[in-house]
Order: sequence, then structure tokens, then C-alpha cells
Amino acid sequence: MDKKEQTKITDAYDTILILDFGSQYSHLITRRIRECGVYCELLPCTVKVKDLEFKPKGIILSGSPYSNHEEGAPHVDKQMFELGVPVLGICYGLQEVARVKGRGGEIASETGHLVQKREYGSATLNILGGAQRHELFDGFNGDQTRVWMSHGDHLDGLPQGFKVIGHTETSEYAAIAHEMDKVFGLQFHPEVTHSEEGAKILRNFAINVCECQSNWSMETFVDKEIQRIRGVVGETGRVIGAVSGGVDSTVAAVLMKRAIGDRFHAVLVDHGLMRLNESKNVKKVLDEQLGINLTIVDASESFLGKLKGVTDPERKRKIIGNTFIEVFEEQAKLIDAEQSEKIEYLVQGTLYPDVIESISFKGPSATIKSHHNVGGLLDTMKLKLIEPLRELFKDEVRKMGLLLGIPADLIWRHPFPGPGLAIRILGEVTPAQISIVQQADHIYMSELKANNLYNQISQAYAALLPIRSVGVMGDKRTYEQVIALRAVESTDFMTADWFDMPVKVMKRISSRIINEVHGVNRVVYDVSSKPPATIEWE
Ligand SMILES: Nc1ncnc2c1ncn2[C@@H]1O[C@H](COP(=O)(O)OP(=O)(O)OP(=O)(O)O)[C@@H](O)[C@H]1O
Ligand SMILES: O=c1[nH]c(=O)c2[nH+]cn([C@@H]3O[C@H](COP(=O)(O)O)[C@@H](O)[C@H]3O)c2[nH]1
Ligand SMILES: NC(=O)CC[C@H](N)C(=O)O
Ligand SMILES: [Mg+2]
Repeated sequence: MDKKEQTKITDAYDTILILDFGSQYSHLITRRIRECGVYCELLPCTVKVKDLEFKPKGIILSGSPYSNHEEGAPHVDKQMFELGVPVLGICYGLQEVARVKGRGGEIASETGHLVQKREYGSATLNILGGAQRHELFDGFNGDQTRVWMSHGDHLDGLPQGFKVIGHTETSEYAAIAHEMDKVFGLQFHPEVTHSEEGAKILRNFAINVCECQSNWSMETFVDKEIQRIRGVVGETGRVIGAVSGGVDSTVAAVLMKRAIGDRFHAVLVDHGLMRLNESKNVKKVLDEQLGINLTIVDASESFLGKLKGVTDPERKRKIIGNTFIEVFEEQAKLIDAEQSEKIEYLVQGTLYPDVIESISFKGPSATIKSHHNVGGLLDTMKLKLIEPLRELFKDEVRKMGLLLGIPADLIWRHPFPGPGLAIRILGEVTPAQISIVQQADHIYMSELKANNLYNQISQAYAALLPIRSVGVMGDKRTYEQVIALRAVESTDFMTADWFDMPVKVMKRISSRIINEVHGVNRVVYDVSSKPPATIEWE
């Protein structure tokens, strides 16, 4: 994205910079800081001060799976400590603080040997100073608090100029501070909820120590984002947007509508792989209820034609991804032909987790599945991107959607993948197979809603398996296909567990599908977690 084109969100809010050393808890630090009304950004730990696009009001160094002395262990740009802003190191971050600010050699590694010294789990932090305790502990209930430890290495000595402000039975330097330089270190993890008063520490750091204003709220963010979009697009500019009717693109579309009205052109590509009546329903809600200028492009012939005979999951995904691009190119040209001003921008519903994943210092992870990616449009279409949600997590997007007046049932919809039913029909995708899975899925969703289960589940769908099995219906032998029902609970869709579905409901769903959907004589329930399975079957 051409960031220079856009005024930055960090210009509008005091910002805490969180440097990610690869800890599994880094996102939680981000969450905790935002929960205090302070804006923050998570960047890879390898980012250099000279490349920073904003001046942070404070810096937090996260934990890490690495051991600090290990070869290849990531290290912070020492100039971060010369910005004159407070720094807080958490676990590995504390060890980095000691590496940079200490006399050197104080980090003892117990990894590999002396395993008994490793510390995982709950510990009691003794806060020093009584009533004069350090300002990081302002508002604490007493001189002791439960904290969560997860480390193999520890500090062997106190770096010069630092003092101890808290210790545990096993950790002499559990919390340390350099008052003059405003550099702090915690051996425990304040960001996890198991550290009972940990959130207070992060709040105290951001608001008391770094003096950040607590003004980051969804309301102010929406207002500022609308202003920003208007500034970027200008008085007359037109924008095209890929809108699926899913949560992310709907929220992005409503925001765009607020910002530039009908100069925003939403395009839904109907690839023929949508759920039953999906395009019609989306049109009704987006166009009629939310007033979005939405065009539905029926490209099913093209998609289904190209998918003919294809059974390999990755090939299906690539064909669909590429065809999306073609349809968009055509569509942009059509709109251009009608309007005096050419379309310059494309709106995407990119969320923060996508951004974080793509900037990880460890590099992109192995390709498990090629997600259809509208980002691929960039090179060919020469369109510049507007990504109004790229700073937000999914639940923040939902919050924004509710604030923008989007109906709650749309906001709480389960995610639906871009490639649609093609990756839920195992084997070849044909109109007959699409019809079977659409009907089964429709029954499944209706029953989940009727039984008040839909909102307890993060994502549910029916998949059609390419095998046939023998059954008996009305005294006759049948030899038909199998529907697999999937329902998972997940917070970020990176990991998931299968949903404990009430047997009574399963019985009803199974019986309805077998009775009502021709071509199916067996229904199974998928009891695999992710990992090792994934949420979608392909
Ligand atoms: N059928 C479609 N037509 C147009 N754009 C689409 C279509 N399917 C997906 N997209 C684009 O791809 C993006 C990513 O899809 P994704 O499924 O992650 O998000 P979503 O559909 O907006 O929300 P949800 O996660 O709730 O399904 C969408 O935000 C949208 O821009
Ligand atoms: O927009 C999308 N385009 C895709 O190509 C795609 N593939 C998977 N998904 C969704 O991502 C989440 C994780 O899915 P998996 O466990 O199957 O990888 C689940 O929510 C899936 O539905 C996609 N979404
Ligand atoms: N959670 C952490 O940051 C751990 C840091 C380092 N890997 C250790 O074991 O001490
Ligand atoms: Mg979707």
C-alpha cells in the first residue's frame, strides 16, 4: 500500500510501539493497550528506528520463543533506547533490556540444562516499597499479586542503574526499573489474564509513564477514518470495492458510503458458489437496508466453466483467485466507461491479523492453503488500496459495524471463504453438487438458528464428500453421497475446536438432510480440531 498517500492514524493518536519478538502473547499486549483507550501498533522486532513512520510515546518489547544468547535470536535496534521515550521489556524483552542497558553477560540460560530452574505458571509477585511502590503498580490491591511466568532464562544480576521493584520466590529480578531513563523490565507476562492485575501495569505504563492520552475509541476512530478517507479520495474521486456480504467487507462498505456516498461502487462477484439465495439476500440488506451502491456481477458461467473437471483443492483456489481478478478488471473498465472520473482506488477488507502475519520477522509461514487474495489485483489494475480496517481485529470490526448501524444478525454472521462452496465440495464442482450442498447447508443453518446455537458457534457449514455409501430408503437400496457437518469454536480462526453439538439437534439436522436433500443418504459430524485439521476441508 502506498502509505504516503494517506494521512496516518498515528498522526491522530498517541501511539505505543510494540516490538514483536515472536511471542505467542504479542497480540495480547496490543489488545490490553487498546483496551485502555490507547492506540498501539505491533511491528516486527527487527524494525529500525530510521524506518519508523511515526514517533511512539513509549515502546514495549514482547516475549520470544528464542533464548537471548542463541544464534539467530532477534535483537532490538539499540537506537530505540535513544528516542527518549519509556521502554518496557516483557520476559525476553526484559532480557533484551539487560543486553542493551546492562553490563553484559547477566542473562543466564537454563534452557537445556538445569531444567528445574525453568518457570512456567503462576507465581506470587512481592511488590516492594509499600505505599511508595512503583507507579507501574498504581491502583494495586496490595503488596502481593498473582503473575504468570513462562521462561527458561533469567537475569543473573541487576543491570547498572536499575533497581528491583518486585520479586517472586524464584525470580529475584521479576520487576526492575531504571528511573532516570524510564526503562523497565518484567520477567512475568502482564498481558495474560492469569496475571491478575497485569492489565493495570500496562495501563499504568501507557497512561502514567508514557503520558498517552486515552482517546482511542471506536467512535473517534470511525470519525477520523471517515475524514481520512475523504482526504485521500478527494471531492470527486471514485472508488470500487470488493464486497461479499461478509462482515469485513460490509463494514468497510458502510464506512465508505458514509465517507463518499455513491462515489463508492460496491461489487459482489457471484461465482455461483454462494450459499442458497445468498446474492439476493446480500443485495436486499446492502442495497435496500444499508443504501450501498451495489452491483452484483453474475460470473457463475465463467467460474464454473473453468472449474470443470478440476478436483485438486489448490488448483480450485488458484482458478477462483484469478477469475476474481479478471471479473474485477472488467468491472472497473465498465464503471470507468460510464463516469467522467476514472476509478483510482480499490477498497479491501484487510484486517490487522492479515497485516501482522505478512510482516512477521520470521517471514511468511508455509502455504497450507492459497487464500483467494484480492491484493493480487494491485499489479494488474494499477489501483491504489484503501484498507479502512487494516488496524483492527475481527471483534473490533464487529464493534465498528454495530456502531455504524449494521444489523446485528449480519455482524454475527459466520465467516464465509472467498472461494465459497468450491472448497466445501470435495472433488469436482458441478451444478448438481452445488445444489446438494446448498440445500444441506441451508437446513443446517436454519436448525442452528432455530435452536439458538448459531451464535454460540464461530463457524459452521456443510461439506459434500465425493464418496458414496449404501443405504436403505423406503425398502429400496440407495447408493448416495455423504454430507459432513462442521461446527467450530475459535477466537482467531488460527486454532479451533469442534463444537459440542447437542445430540437432539444433530438427530434433527441429520434426519432433515437425508429426507429432504436428494442424493444424500448419510450425514457425519466432523470431530477434528485445528490443528491438526483445518476449518475448511480443502
Ligand atoms: N463473492 C465476492 N465478491 C466480491 N468480493 C469478495 C467476494 N468474496 C470475497 N470477497 C473479497 O475478499 C475479501 C476477503 O474475504 P473474507 O471472506 O475474508 O471477508 P468477508 O467476506 O468480507 O467477511 P467474512 O470474514 O465475514 O466472510 C472480502 O473482504 C471481499 O473484499
Ligand atoms: O476469504 C477467505 N478466502 C479463502 O481462500 C479462505 N480459505 C479459508 N478461509 C477461512 O479462513 C478461516 C481458516 O480456515 P482454514 O482453517 O480452513 O485455513 C476459516 O474461517 C475459513 O473459512 C478463507 N477465507
Ligand atoms: N516468554 C519468553 O519471552 C521467554 C523468553 C526466553 N525464551 C526464555 O525462555 O526465557
Ligand atoms: Mg467472506
